[in-house]
Amino acid sequence: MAYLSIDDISHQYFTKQGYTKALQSISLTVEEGEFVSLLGPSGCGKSTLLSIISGLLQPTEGTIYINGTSPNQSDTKIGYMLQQDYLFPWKTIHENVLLGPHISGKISSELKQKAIHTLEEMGLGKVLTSHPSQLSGGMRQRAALARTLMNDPQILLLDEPFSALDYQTKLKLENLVSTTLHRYNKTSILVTHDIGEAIAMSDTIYLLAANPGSVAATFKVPHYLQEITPFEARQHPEFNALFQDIWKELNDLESSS
Ligand SMILES: Nc1ncnc2c1ncn2[C@@H]1O[C@H](COP(=O)(O)OP(=O)(O)OP(=O)(O)O)[C@@H](O)[C@H]1O
Repeated sequence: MAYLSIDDISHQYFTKQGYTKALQSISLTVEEGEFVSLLGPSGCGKSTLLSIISGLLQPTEGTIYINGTSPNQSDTKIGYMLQQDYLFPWKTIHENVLLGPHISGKISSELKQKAIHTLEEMGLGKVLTSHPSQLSGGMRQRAALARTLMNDPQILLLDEPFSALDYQTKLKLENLVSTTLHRYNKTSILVTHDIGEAIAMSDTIYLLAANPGSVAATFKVPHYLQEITPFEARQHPEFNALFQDIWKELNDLESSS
C-alpha cells in the first residue's frame, strides 16, 4: 500500500441553504518522499482535500490511509505551510520558530540550538533576534518553513506558499523548499495555480477540475526534471513541452465546464 492512499473520497458540505459537493470520487496515492502537486482553479476543493488529509475533516465517503492508518489514528506528523506566514509580530524570529515547543512546554537548550541551526539552513542566521516586520516576504516565508520543520513532520502540506511573493523571490524559495524537503525525504503535497511551479517542483501532478473537485488528469514529471533544481528545470528544453500538455488539458477542462 502507498504511504498516503486516498481512495474514492467525496465530500459534501451541508448548510441551511442546501449542500455543496466539494469533492467527488478523488483517488490518488503518494509514496514516501514523493513531491506531489495539486494543480487547479479556485473552488476545486483543495482546502477541503488538505483538511481531509490532515484529519481535520472526515470525508462523507471514501477512505484515506496514511502509513496504513486513518489520519486521526496515525502518529504521522503533518506540517502546513500556507500563503500567509502567521508569524507573531511581537516575537523575534528565533522565538517564532520555537513557538511549538514553547506552547507544549518542551523548550530545551537542544531545541533552541536546533532552531538556530534550522534558521541558518534557511539563510536566516543573521536575523535571529529581528522581528517579522523587519524581514522581507520571502524571509518571513523561510522563517515559517523553519517553524514547520522544527516539529519534524513526515508530511508537508504546502497551500500556495509562494503565491503572495514577487517572481524572483518565488523562484528562489521554490529552490530552497524543494532541496530542503528532498534532503530530509519529506513527503510533500503542494497546492498551486501555477503550472510552471508544479512542473519545476513535483514528481507527480494531479490536475483538479472544479464543481465538484475531481482529478481530471495525472502527469508524471520525467526523472531528468525531478533530479535537477526547480530553477534548472524551468530552463530545461523539455519543460515547455510538458507545460504545453498541461496548459492544453486545462483549457479543454475550462471549455467543457
Ligand atoms: N464550510 C463550508 N460550508 C459550505 N461550503 C463550503 C465550505 N467550505 C468550502 N465550501 C465549498 O466547497 C467548495 C470547495 O471549497 P474549497 O475551499 O475546498 O476550495 P478551494 O479550491 O480551496 O478554493 P479557494 O482557492 O477559493 O480557497 C466550494 O464550492 C466552497 O464554496
